[in-house]
Amino acid sequence: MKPMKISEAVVRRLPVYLQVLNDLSMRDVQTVSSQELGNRLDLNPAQIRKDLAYFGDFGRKGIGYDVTYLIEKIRQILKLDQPLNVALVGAGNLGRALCNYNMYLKDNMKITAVFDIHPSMIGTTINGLTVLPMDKLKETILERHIRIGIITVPATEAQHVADQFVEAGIDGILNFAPTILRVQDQVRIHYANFTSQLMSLAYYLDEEGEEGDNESDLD
Ligand SMILES: NC(=O)c1ccc[n+]([C@@H]2O[C@H](COP(=O)([O-])OP(=O)(O)OC[C@H]3O[C@@H](n4cnc5c(N)ncnc54)[C@H](O)[C@@H]3O)[C@@H](O)[C@H]2O)c1
Repeated sequence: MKPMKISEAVVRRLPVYLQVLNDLSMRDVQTVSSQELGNRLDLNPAQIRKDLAYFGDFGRKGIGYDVTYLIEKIRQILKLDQPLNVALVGAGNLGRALCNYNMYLKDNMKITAVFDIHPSMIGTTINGLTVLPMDKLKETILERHIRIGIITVPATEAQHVADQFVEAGIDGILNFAPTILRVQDQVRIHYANFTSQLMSLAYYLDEEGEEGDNESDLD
């Protein structure tokens, strides 16, 4: 069956819906209304209903959505119903922190290989993962069926690492280095930028230090 095309904004909200739904499921909640989801997420219930309509017309008026069914559907759409192996390049401060966080990743996602160029890093172990040299990148990515690469090297090295990922057959890159990467269209890049998030947050601080409006970036 041809996968349905879902807008980027919806894809960005799906992991957030999943988090809330998982939380409800752990508390044995069986159904949830768009209003309740909206309250929890600070999102418009109409927006939520529109997003969830992608999965079929199964929300029942006055009852709501079946939590288990929605979890299953969202996991399928995000392809989290199958193992998602991730490689990380750059075993420095940030790279090590992410590898140490690994055990908390859920839904089949896992950093399964970590690489570095520096001789002092290669062969060391981070949270059970041995840091491999860069000349093992391609074969390891193939052997371990790795689809996503994380970049945590200095900005000046990031493009080179991205090129190596692409050459090794990676489909998606999560880049933490503060630089824009150029890759062929088939490879998707997402950026994680702590500094620019803080900078844009700073804009919303008012002069007197009064509380500002809470705005979700999920709209
Ligand atoms: N996005 C964020 O929120 C965020 C937060 C902190 C840091 N950063 C960025 O993440 C990156 C890493 O920061 P850090 O503090 O961990 O740096 P770090 O210097 O501690 O670690 C960088 C690692 O990359 C390795 N490396 C360098 N060139 C390489 C190459 N060509 N191939 C393989 N490995 C290579 C180094 O040997 C080192 O181990 C930087 O670009 C930094 O600006 C981003």
